[in-house]
Amino acid sequence: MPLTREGTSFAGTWSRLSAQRGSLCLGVAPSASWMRRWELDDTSESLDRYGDIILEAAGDGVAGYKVQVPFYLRHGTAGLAALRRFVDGAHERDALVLLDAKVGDADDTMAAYADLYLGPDSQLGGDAVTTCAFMGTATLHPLLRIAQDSGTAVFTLVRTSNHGAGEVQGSRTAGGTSTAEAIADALTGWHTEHCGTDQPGPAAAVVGARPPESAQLVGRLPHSVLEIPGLGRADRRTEEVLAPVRDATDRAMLTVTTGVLRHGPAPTALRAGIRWWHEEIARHL
Ligand SMILES: O=C(O)c1cc(=O)[nH]c(=O)n1[C@@H]1O[C@H](COP(=O)(O)O)[C@@H](O)[C@H]1O
Repeated sequence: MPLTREGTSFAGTWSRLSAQRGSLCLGVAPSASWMRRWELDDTSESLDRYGDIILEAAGDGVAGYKVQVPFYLRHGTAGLAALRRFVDGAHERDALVLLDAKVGDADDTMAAYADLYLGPDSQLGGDAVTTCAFMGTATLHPLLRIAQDSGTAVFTLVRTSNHGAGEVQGSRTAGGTSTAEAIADALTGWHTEHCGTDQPGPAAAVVGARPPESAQLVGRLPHSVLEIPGLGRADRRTEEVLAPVRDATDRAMLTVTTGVLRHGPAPTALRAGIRWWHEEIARHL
């Protein structure tokens, strides 16, 4: 039985699983450089081995994975098959999968992305997908509707953590609202219109801002599951990254990629890295 499906909600499943296993969401990134570091050939055949190592290390100790989709797609159809295999393996261990593909387009094309990424009937079977609202927040609606119907979620980039993100996301309208704030407000408006306001809905958000902006944006997203990147980065302290979600722990997905993968490829060392991050998060939340 897939974790997300009609009649369930991604937010509800995440809340349940993260209460049992912690809010850590493990990044999965089989890039050429990570494959080299893990002494794996950079081939589609090795993708299965890579995924198996991660699943073996995490066991049933992780509530979710955020998978960097392009690192699979670059291998073509064999990469797609390996990605589907990873998704199925995660579901067997009762973990959710956020497919980080950052899709963004309009109308039917967004629905076509859902056919590939979103929900138990899609090709890849993801529980959630990342998206970008550059073409306008209304272009998210087809994807959000499908997510609501299939019990999945759509993580829209509100404010990312990369250098230079402020160039577009921090630009302000004549009224003084930043692009990031406008996107956050649009997600909250969608929830109010389509879901009521008592439970978190499918319009989730990626918030990689720094204080004080991070807390301000989280405050504008009261009904969204929040993917928070930044843990383990040299320029950010754990306390700083987690402060904005201290009052929203049931909605927080705290993604760590490098901070865990650097312990690989030995599953025991990876497992110790995962345990360390669980403890570090618990210390600060
Ligand atoms: O979508 C993301 O997770 C993401 C959002 C963001 O604001 N910044 C950001 O770096 N990321 C992703 O996080 C990954 C790196 O994660 P760490 O190694 O944990 O820092 C990158 O591959 C990005 O795709």
